[in-house]
Amino acid sequence: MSSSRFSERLYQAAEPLWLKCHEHPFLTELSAGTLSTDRFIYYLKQDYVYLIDYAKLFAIGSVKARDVQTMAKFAELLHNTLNVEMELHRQYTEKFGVSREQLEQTVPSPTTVAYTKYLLDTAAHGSLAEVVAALLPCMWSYCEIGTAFAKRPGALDHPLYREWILMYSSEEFGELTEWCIGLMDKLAEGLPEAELSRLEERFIVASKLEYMFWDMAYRLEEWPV
Ligand SMILES: Cc1ncc(CO)c(N)n1
Repeated sequence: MSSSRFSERLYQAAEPLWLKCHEHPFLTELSAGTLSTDRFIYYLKQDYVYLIDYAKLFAIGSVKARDVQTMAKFAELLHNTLNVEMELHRQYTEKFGVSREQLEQTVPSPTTVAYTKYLLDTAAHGSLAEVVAALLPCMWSYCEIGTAFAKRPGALDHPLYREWILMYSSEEFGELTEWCIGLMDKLAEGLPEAELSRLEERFIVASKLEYMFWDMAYRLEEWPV
């Protein structure tokens, strides 16, 4: 029995990438309350279409689960994404006159396409462990960012960004993330090194795509042609 958890190995492997996210101007400006609203709205629209595909990973997790308890937890994650997290996006964008239909019709940017299709490819061809490894950086890194920002003096005073920080620092989001981390550890138990490094690769690529997502929003990325 190995004494260290597989999730710790993943965390250590991804830490330099996650630090780069924390230092990205999109996030430093969001926590300081200085992020321009056009960048934030662009992000919310892209994130909304991202979440539509991301939510499907939870549905597929439910299908691939080997026991009812895991199946139910994935159903809860699916529900939470569609009705809690995406509701935040709907309420935010409504304030700026973007309708629900417009939100759903957002044309995914190149980076959004890369990220969502990477996740869906994992869902279509990977094991349950690979699905969890690919979706974990999303939840875990947002949980870390939300929790860190909630502690920053003044960050929750901003009228626009307060709700976003509250969502990702919430106890509910933290508990769901902890559950996914625990599931990753359970699924990795006893796997050969070749399998573990495949999982690590999924986790690292998803972490790189997380960084690219922040950067895409800051640059207001468009299709070049
Ligand atoms: C791109 C991205 N990653 C992670 C999350 C957290 O669910 C999100 N909303 N968007």
